[in-house]
Amino acid sequence: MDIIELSQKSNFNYTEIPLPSSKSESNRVLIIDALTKGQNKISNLAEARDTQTMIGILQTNPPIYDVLDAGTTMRFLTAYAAITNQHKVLTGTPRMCQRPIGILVEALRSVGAEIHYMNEEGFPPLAVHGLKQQTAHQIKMRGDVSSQYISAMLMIAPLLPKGLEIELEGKIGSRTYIEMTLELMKHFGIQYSWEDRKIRVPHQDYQPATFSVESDWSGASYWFSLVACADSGSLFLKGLKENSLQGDAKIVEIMDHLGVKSTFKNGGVLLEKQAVKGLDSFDFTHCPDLAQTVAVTCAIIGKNSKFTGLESLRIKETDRIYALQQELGKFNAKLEEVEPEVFQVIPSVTMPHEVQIHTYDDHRMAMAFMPLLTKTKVLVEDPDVVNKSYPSFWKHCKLTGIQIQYL
Ligand SMILES: O=C(O)C1=C[C@@H](OP(=O)(O)O)[C@@H](O)[C@H](O)C1
Ligand SMILES: C=C(OP(=O)(O)O)C(=O)O
Repeated sequence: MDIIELSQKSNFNYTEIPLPSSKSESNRVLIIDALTKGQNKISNLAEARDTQTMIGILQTNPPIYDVLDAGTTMRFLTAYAAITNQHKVLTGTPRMCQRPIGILVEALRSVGAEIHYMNEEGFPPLAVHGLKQQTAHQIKMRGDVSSQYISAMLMIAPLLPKGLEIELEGKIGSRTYIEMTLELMKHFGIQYSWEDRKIRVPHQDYQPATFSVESDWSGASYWFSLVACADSGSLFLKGLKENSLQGDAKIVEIMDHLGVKSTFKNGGVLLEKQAVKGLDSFDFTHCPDLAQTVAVTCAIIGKNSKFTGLESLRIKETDRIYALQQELGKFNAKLEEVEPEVFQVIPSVTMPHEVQIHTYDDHRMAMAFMPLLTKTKVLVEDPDVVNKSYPSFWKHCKLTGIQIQYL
């Protein structure tokens, strides 16, 4: 297994970080583009493996769609294969085959798709046999497991002859991602309504449009964390907009409490240090991908904070709650469940001379723990894990003067 050593560094001179493009935006516009038969002008697609996998599958249309470990790619392509009436097998890594997909399969079946589980009920691999006739136009979907099922249904909804009305049941998680889907659909000419718990999308055609994918706010979060944890420094993150389609832009507000001042200018955002105001609790219901970044930041800078809205973390690339607990423990910090689904980050009091981070096949574990190098020497196992969303992450670390050595 590859391991890299990140040398300790706590002062950073002004550096510009190019940032990768958003994989969430990219994977949505790729599906919309495929549904409109490629008449759009799309630029700045993500270098992320999740997006490159989507591009490869859409271009070559193989009989087996192997999505590797990409959640959006799996969920969006399942709906795509159904609406385009194709016979396809959808599969992925062993972990992907442990990530539930039953809510989406049920929704697709209820509108008329034929889908079979090839192994365990409720999980990939799937055999999709298309959707010949629409059998329902009003469906109910749980909102508390993954918003990706809802996004997948929404993107194919305009192509259904009777349109679609989805009634969301239970707690709605990752709502900002559903909003991103609808905003992008609107950009490509789709009209919809969302009142209370009902989203209605009439039958209609997508309209060709031009779209440039914004930089990735989830990837930006690690640089906010680096500034928060450093003794001094400033970074300029390129290609970010104040009014983003991405819910993870919430990192601006979160990091304002944790000692990072953000100034939007010249097509990006300047990060500088400011006094830590602190905040007693953070809710990650609508920005789950920020939880690891913020937990590690609080543990390093000594902020004892409550975290809620972490439920969906258990079914992502790994069980992220378990993974965080193990790795925070290596530098004497904790993520303790103090009541059901309420967690407390208890910061580190003594820092070892070196910490080796296991990354659990999860890109965000590698990236979230990078800022620990402001306090000690950090070894990162399987550094290429970052390729899922941010292949140039370590190259960008080097831009800031961080020294990286392969062991
Ligand atoms: O729709 C999307 O692009 C995503 C939705 C979120 O997943 P859940 O809806 O499963 O929380 C998020 O964690 C994931 O990284 C990307
Ligand atoms: C959870 C993630 O992605 P996905 O669910 O698309 O695999 C992520 O990128 O953190």
